[in-house]
Amino acid sequence: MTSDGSEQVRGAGARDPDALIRRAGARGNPDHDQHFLVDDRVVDRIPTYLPEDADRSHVLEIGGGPGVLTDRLLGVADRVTVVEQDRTFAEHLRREFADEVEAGRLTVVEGDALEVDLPEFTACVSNLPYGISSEISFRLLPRGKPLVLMFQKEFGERMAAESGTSEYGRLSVSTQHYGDVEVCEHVPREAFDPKPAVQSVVVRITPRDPEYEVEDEAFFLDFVKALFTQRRKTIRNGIRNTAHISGLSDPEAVVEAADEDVLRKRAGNMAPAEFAELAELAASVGR
Ligand SMILES: C[S@@+](CC[C@H](N)C(=O)[O-])C[C@H]1O[C@@H](n2cnc3c(N)ncnc32)[C@H](O)[C@@H]1O
Repeated sequence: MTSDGSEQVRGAGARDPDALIRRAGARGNPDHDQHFLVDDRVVDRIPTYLPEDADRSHVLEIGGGPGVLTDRLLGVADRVTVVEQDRTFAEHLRREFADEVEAGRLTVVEGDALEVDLPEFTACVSNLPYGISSEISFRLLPRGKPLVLMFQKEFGERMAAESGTSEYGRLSVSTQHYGDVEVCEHVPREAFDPKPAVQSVVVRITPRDPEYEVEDEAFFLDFVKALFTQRRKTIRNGIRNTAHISGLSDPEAVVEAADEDVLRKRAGNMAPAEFAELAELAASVGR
């Protein structure tokens, strides 16, 4: 194994991306979120971004396509489940990896990843269909498992952003509620075929408990969502203007009870722990 682990992932028999696309017998259709990885070096690196101590006994992949990442995941995991919506590619995956399917090491689930029952996976590694980035992420995050996911660049950077930056927003707070978020790699458009219109990033989310406690997680997330709809307003006005989103019945009571320093801030400068403290107060005096 090399120092970055990539040789170990690649192994001697790693399948060639172009050959996989040829054998699948279909090209990617951008209208169906089908941009396939064709740069071996990127594909080889993706599984190495899993945290070192991640349990690799059952890795989930969303959107297998021709199977280039599936192939690498079978090299590092005991078992892989791949969810693929497109029948042509689901059938290709079963054919291409018939031995692994037969051995019970690969399960191909044909269906919409937002609809099918997801298995009890131990980690998820995927080059996601970008059209479902947000919805699938918030299906995966509450499972509390390590995630290594490819996103559109802006989306991944917003997930990882810290308070006080222009990318910081609701997506940052709600993702970081579940884990530590890091951008591992920027991936150019040329790494895919067909080339997407946008650049991409690989993001790692390592699950952990937040550094704060919230009694009602759903209220906390709604409260954050509400305040970011008014990100240019002060928190004071944000609380007053968004009771229909946060569900507060008495926003004025929250404004009266909260610290003046907090009320003067704007959502973009509130750290997740500050949101949590304010949400706890709001839940106790304003609901
Ligand atoms: C960006 S491609 C990635 C393919 C392959 N993993 C790769 O890296 O080359 C996304 C794949 O997700 C599939 N897909 C799109 N929407 C889906 C959905 N809602 N559920 C499951 N798979 C989906 C597409 O058919 C496509 O194969």
